[in-house]
Amino acid sequence: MTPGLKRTLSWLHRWLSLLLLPLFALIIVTGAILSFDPILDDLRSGPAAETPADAAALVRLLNQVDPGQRARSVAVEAGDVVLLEFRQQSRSQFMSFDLSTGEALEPRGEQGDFFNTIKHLHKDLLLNAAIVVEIATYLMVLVIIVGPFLAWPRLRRTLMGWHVVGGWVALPLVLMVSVTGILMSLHIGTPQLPPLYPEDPRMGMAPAIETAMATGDLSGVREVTRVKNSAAAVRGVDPAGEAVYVVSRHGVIRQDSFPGLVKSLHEGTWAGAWSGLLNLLASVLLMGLMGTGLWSWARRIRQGRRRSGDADADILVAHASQTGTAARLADLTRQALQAGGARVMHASLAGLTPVELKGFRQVFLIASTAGEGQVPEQARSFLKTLEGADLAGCRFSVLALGDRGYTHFCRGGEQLRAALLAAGGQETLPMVKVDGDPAADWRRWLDRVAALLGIGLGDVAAPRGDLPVRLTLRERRQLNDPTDPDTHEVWSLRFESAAPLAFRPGDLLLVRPGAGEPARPYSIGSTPEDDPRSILLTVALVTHREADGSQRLGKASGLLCRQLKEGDVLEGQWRAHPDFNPPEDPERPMIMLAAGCGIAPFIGFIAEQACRKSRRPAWLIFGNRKRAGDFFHGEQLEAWHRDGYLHRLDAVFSRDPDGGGYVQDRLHGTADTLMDWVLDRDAVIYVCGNARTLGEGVRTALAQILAAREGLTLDQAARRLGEWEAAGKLRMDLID
Ligand SMILES: Cc1cc2nc3c(=O)[nH]c(=O)nc-3n(C[C@H](O)[C@H](O)[C@H](O)COP(=O)(O)O)c2cc1C
Repeated sequence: MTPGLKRTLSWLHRWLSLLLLPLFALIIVTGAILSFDPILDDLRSGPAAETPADAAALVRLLNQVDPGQRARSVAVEAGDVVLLEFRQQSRSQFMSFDLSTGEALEPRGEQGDFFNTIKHLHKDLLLNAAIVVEIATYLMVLVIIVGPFLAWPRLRRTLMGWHVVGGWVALPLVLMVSVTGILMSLHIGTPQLPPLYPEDPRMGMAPAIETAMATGDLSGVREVTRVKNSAAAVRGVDPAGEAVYVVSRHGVIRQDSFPGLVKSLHEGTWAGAWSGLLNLLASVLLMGLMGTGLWSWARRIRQGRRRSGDADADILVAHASQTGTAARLADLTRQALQAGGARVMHASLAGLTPVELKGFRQVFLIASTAGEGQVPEQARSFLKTLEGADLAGCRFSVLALGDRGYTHFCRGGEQLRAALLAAGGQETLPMVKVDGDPAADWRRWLDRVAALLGIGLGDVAAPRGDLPVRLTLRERRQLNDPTDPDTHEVWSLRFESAAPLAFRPGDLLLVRPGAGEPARPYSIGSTPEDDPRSILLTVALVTHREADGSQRLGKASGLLCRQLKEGDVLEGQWRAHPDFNPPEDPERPMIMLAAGCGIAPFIGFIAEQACRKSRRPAWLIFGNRKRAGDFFHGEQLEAWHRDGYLHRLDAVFSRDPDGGGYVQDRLHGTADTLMDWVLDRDAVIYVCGNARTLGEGVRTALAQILAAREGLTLDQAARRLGEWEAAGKLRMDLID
């Protein structure tokens, strides 16, 4: 099936079910109630007679016990018992008689008008709107038929897994009840009737039998039912065998069997209580399918919509952050403005489209700079969509975070500001550029923001800055095979802190190689739950080739990997990075995607699992070049996997024959399981590694997989990824 067709089918399946949900639910629930009718009927009736009753004797009995010919149906049961149904107003009464003596037996109870009302609700919504039910049934059949084209049934213990398998298993049954419903509305497969006129009087049971005896030599009768008031169907035997006579005042039609299969299939009357139960099961399955479908749809929408603040906000504080500082300041800004009485929303640029900005009276943007003067990774697609956007009338101002140690000071904020101006945005406060620790500049900027909005600020919480830490190098171990020139030089460093630290795995250690040099962040791969003084880093040695061909080492990585000796002291800073810590919810599954030294934070994530003896589902896909040369922390990872702290471990190596290629290849290879984790189990995806290779590769692969699974275009899927990023469901810590 082409992706386009699948997308259309998926769209139809989802939106038809959602739009018509109340109508579908009404039809299905009333159908479920009606399926009790044949079940109760079966309980009320005795066993059917083996041999039919003598027709003449039955006529005599009927004339005797029902001289007014009011009975609506007659059934012959074993032991010469005859069951008659009388209808008074809308209540049915059941009475039984002995055929040979004419004696009245135990009455069989009553049935109120409940089923009748439900039947009308089911057929025409009690509004004579049969056509609405008819159209809804067509669309329901369409939704049911489309379902199996969207996914193969595979046993998965997830909501969507049940929905898909349930849909396949239930298919014959639910098609039976819905298609027969349509056939009935089209009068296909329903009994052929002799001529009838509306003014004809009611057809009595005894005259109907007598007519059948006279025209066809009917000798035995099994049952008689009134059809459309002025006709009756008499089932019994004549010299040619089993027969049904449909009798009206204007003619008789003889049939070998009652062609009411469609009706009896729909009503579940073809095998008494059992067929009624089957119909009930079909209704329950349909309700289950609607429930699971609706629930998982709602959950997916929720997953993408986590923004904090007021729903009716007219002020937006947006952030573009690489290591979390801008995100934290933006949240503090929201809190401060809300405390001042403003209605404020805080969101990441990753989950916003340019047009959304126009919906706010004021937009405040806090943006950092990453790489060599770039906007943070999470804001790149926003920046791209700003080209050509029309933001006329959008009022904004920018707080740019940066570090003068870099060549392109605050270039990220500058780029966003320029693009907003080019799109027609109107700057309401001049951009403020921050060098290093932003706390003081942010506080001053906040005062200007409050003045612009005309609100007063109460106590404003001070942002938590980076904390100085004094570390002693205790151990340094090379992780790659130094004899293999195909591998990058990567080291594992264990530091001991002078004081215990309450960090989390995934937090950052900022290392400043010299005065006036910008600090470089390294992910912390240990957990204080193991040892609150121990800080583990995984560091790749960066090398630059100079114009003259000589090699220069990266300053910070050179310091860590080469210059520092065991026992040396390093003065660093610890930066909390809550966006890249393990999920708060201890049950929430996590998927970790790492290439090369991107494994750094995840060593700490899994160590935390092991310390807590947590069985939270955790899945690591690690990619590098050669298993023998650069499977960093391989033995440790395999041990954790064996012990169950790492639920699944996939290691792929691009330069090994049959090594599995790259991380993104493995994503494609396990697309179904991946989407089960992400969509149905609400797993968080963490990505750590190089921005250009791993970051872009994973982003593309996820968009393709999501598009195929959900029937989206690639653009829509990319936007969904943006929403996930904004909601903290997709978290990227990438190095340019
Ligand atoms: C890898 C890296 C690259 C950076 N590149 C620049 C840069 O080119 N220009 C600049 O002014 N600041 C640069 N910075 C500094 C950050 O913009 C600054 O530390 C900011 O406060 C970080 O905010 P964030 O945590 O929200 O990303 C860089 C920081 C890092 C870690």
